[in-house]
Amino acid sequence: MRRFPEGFLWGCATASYQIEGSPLADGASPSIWHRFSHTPGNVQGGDTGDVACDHYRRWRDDVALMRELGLKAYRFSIAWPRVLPDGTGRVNEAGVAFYDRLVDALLEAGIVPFATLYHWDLPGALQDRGGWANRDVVGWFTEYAGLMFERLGDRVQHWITLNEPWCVAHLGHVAGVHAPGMRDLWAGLRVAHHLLLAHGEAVAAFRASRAGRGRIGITLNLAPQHAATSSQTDRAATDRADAYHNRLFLDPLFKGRYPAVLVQHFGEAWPEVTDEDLAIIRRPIDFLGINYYSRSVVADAPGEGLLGIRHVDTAGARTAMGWEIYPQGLYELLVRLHREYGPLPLYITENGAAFDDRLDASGQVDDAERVDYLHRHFLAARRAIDDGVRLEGYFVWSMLDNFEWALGYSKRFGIVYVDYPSQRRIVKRSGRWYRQVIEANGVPE
Ligand SMILES: OC[C@@H]1[C@@H](O)[C@H](O)[C@@H](O)c2nc(CNc3ccccc3)cn21
Repeated sequence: MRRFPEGFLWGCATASYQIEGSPLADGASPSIWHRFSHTPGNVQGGDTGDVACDHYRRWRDDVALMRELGLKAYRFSIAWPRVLPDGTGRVNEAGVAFYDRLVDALLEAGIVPFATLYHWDLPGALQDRGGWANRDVVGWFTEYAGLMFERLGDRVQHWITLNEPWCVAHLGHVAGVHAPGMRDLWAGLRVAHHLLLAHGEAVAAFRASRAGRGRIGITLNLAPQHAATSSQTDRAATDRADAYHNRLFLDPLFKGRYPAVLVQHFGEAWPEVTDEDLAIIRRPIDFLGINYYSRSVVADAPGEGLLGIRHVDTAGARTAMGWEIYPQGLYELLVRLHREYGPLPLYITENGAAFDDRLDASGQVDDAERVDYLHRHFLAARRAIDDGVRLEGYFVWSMLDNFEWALGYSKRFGIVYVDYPSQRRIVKRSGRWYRQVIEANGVPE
């Protein structure tokens, strides 16, 4: 048995738009994902978050389910449009009350709440004013963050400012496959910069707030980039991929500068960045959240796409998302972060897998593949701890099957199956296995 350190926080992660449903209930306003999913052609099958897992109404039973699973912690996100329907100014007390009740129920169940302030559901009213591409968003986000620190900061001790700024900037503003569906590199690079500025100003607001005794961090989606061959061109291509996918956020946050290779590569499209901006961005944080799913293998492809690279397929087994199952990449990433950007406390704020889960004749889900995926990744994380990495918790994505963005409900990541028509929750084999892992605080070799 490979035991984890005493007090290791085993949990699950979710996000507001993906599980809550009731997007316009009790005074909430439309988010950019409500608009995006209701725009035909954007989401597979025309799916929307209108119902999702109906968590907005079933939250009490879901907390009971978390307790049944033995979770030590639960990472959720707050829907900005519920608490500030106009994005700024008027507070919607019914929206704040939902999170108030949720936090109280988690504490009552002995579960540590981790609150993510932004997991992609920007108020549509702010998108109408330019959204993340408008530098005024820094003030809007700081106001929202300050309100949440004030209202929940006496009970929530762990705060994540942003979930995956790379996805917000690239998928939402360059590739256009996520809300708000923009395809504009110039805007996307400014969105990345504004996200980091907003993060830095929220950190300062946190330190000055009643919540300031707690911990604040940011969650990045990070993936090792491996060169397809040892050729100089493939290595240079891999360096560009690593800079865009990983260092674009790591370097300003922890080194106070953007990767030179990107500034050079993007030329006049690169935003103006001042020393004052960089000082805001690099304000010290208490932990780094890492969302790890897989790695990329990269080859030089002159003139192709944004970076002149292409991703090379590998022979390894894949999840239902087509992502290679590569647990050693988690070990490699954790050790790199510790050595190059640390040593600071780390949490794996998301790791998990989608597989084609089906109910069997007995109405159960025997997701052996997910058990194996998680087992191998837990062992990789444990190896990193042996090498000195200050890993303090692990959140499996996800507790429930849920709305998988542009793929709608076609992908199931949960350790609990959701039968959407009935909204029944059915604990999968992986959920029962995870309960044992938490109880033992360890996994078999
Ligand atoms: O795709 C699974 C989850 C998703 O449901 C979460 O909301 C999000 O935080 C999340 N991030 C990743 C990894 N990053 C990523 C990269 C390319 C496309 C989509 C996500 C996976 N996931």
